[in-house]
Amino acid sequence: MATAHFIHLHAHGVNMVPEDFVAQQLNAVLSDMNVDVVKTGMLPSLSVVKVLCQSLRKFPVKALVVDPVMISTSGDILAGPSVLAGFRDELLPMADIVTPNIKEASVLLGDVPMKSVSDMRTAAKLIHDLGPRNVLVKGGDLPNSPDAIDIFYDGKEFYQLSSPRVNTRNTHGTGCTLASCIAAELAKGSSMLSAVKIAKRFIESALDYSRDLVIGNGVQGPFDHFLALKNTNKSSCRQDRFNPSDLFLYAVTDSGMNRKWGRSIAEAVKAAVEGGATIVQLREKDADTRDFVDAAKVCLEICRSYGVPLLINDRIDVALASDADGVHVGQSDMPAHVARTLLGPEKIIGVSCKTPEQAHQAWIGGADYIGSGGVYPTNTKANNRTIGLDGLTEVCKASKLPVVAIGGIGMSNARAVMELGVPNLKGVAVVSALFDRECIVTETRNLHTALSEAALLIQ
Ligand SMILES: Cc1ncc(COP(=O)(O)OP(=O)(O)O)c(N)n1
Ligand SMILES: Cc1ncsc1CCOP(=O)(O)O
Ligand SMILES: [Mg+2]
Repeated sequence: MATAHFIHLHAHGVNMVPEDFVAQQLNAVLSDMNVDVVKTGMLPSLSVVKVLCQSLRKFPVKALVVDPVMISTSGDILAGPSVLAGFRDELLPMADIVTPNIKEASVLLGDVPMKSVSDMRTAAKLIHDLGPRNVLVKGGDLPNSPDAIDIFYDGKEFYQLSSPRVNTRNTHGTGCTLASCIAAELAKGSSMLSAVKIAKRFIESALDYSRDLVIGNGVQGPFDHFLALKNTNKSSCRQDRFNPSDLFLYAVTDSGMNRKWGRSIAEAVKAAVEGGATIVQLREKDADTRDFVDAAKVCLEICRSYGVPLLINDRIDVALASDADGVHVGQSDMPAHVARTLLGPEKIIGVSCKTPEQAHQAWIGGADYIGSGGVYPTNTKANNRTIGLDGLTEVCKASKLPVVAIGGIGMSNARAVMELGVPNLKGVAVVSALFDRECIVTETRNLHTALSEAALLIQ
C-alpha cells in the first residue's frame, strides 16, 4: 500500500480560480449540508474574499476559522494589499478566530515590528479590535526564542501557550494544519481555548514524530499528519501516551518506608504492579541522584513489562535521564509548562492542586492530570493541608483534566472516595497503605478489588 503524505509544495506558479466558480462551489456545499465550521486558507483576490463573505452571510455557520495566509513560513508573499483590505474590512469581523503568524500579524497591522512576546500580545489586542472574536498570534518564527510561544486572546484574557521548539526542517504546512485542527475540534464541540490547545499539542507531536522524515529536496520538508495511525516503537512517541484510566490505582513509593521494611525500590515497585497498581510514581525524597537514576531505569523495565507507566516525583532531570514516562510536580516544584518544554509532548505530567484555580493553571500549563489532596490527614507528607472530600469535589468539578485523589487513602476509605462519583475523578493515589505494609502485593490487590467494586456502583 502506498504511504499517503499530505504534501505542501512551494509555490512555483498560481492559477486563479474565477470568483463566480468559487461562489458556485460554496453554494453547492453550503446549501447541501449543515456545515458547522468553515476554515479559510489562502484567498488569492479581493473578489474571492467578497464572494466568501457573501456566501457566509447567506449560509451562516457556527464558527469561522480564518487562517490569514499572506506570507508562508518559507517567506513567500501570498496575498497583496487589496486582499489585506478585504481581510480587515470584511472577513475578520465575521471570524470566530484568526490565526496569523508574526509576519501576518505585522502586515495586518500595517507593518508594525514584531520582535517579542510583548509585541505579540499588543498585536493580538489590536487585531481583536478589527473584529474577530478570538485571536491566536503564532510565535513559531519569533527569533531567539527557545520555545514556540503563541498568544491566544479572547477579548478578555491573554493566554501564553508554549511548547518546545522541535528542531526539524519538516515544518511545511504547520500553519494550515493548526487552523484545520482548531476547526475540527470546534466542530466536535470543543470550546475555543480547548480547540487551540489540542491543535497546538497535535502540531507539537506531529513535528516531533516527523522530525527525521526525508521527503523532497526543499529547504523545508512536509510533516506527517498520520502519526496516530502509525505503529511506532519510537519511545518519544508512544501510541497511548496517557490514558486517564491509568490513574485508577496509583502507587507512590517512599524511600523511608522501603528502608523500614528492608526492600529495594525495585522490589517495592514490582510487588505493587503485580498486585494491580495501574501507574507508579517514584517519590524518593532522599535518594542520591545517581542511585535514583539507576533505580528508575530498573523500575522502568519492570513497569514496561506490565504496561504500567512510571513517573518520577519532582525530578525532571531523573525522568529525562531514565526515559521515564513522565513526572509529578507540586505547586512549589518546576511549573508544568516548563516541565512540558523540557520533557516534550509525549511525556506524562501530573500537577498537585488543592483549588480550582490551580487546576485551571495546570491545564493551561499543558499537564495531563491532577493529583488532588490531602483528602484525609496523612503522616506521609508533613504540613500538608487537608482539603477533605468537599475540596476534592470542588477541584474535580472545575477541572478539565482527569483527577486522582491522594492523602490518607487506604482500605478504610478508598470506597468512599470512589463512590463520590464526581466528574473527572479517575482513581486514588496511595503511599503508606501499600508501602508501609508487610505484603505490598496483597495490599495492592485488596485495594484494587475495593476500588473496582466502588467503580461498579457508580456506573
Ligand atoms: C499523584 C500525586 N498527587 C500529589 C502529589 C504531591 O506532590 P507535591 O505537592 O509536589 O508533594 P511531594 O509529593 O513532592 O512531597 C504527588 N506526589 N502525587
Ligand atoms: C504526597 C502527598 N501529597 C498529598 S498527600 C500526600 C501523601 C500521601 O501519602 P499517604 O497515602 O501515605 O497518606
Ligand atoms: Mg513535589
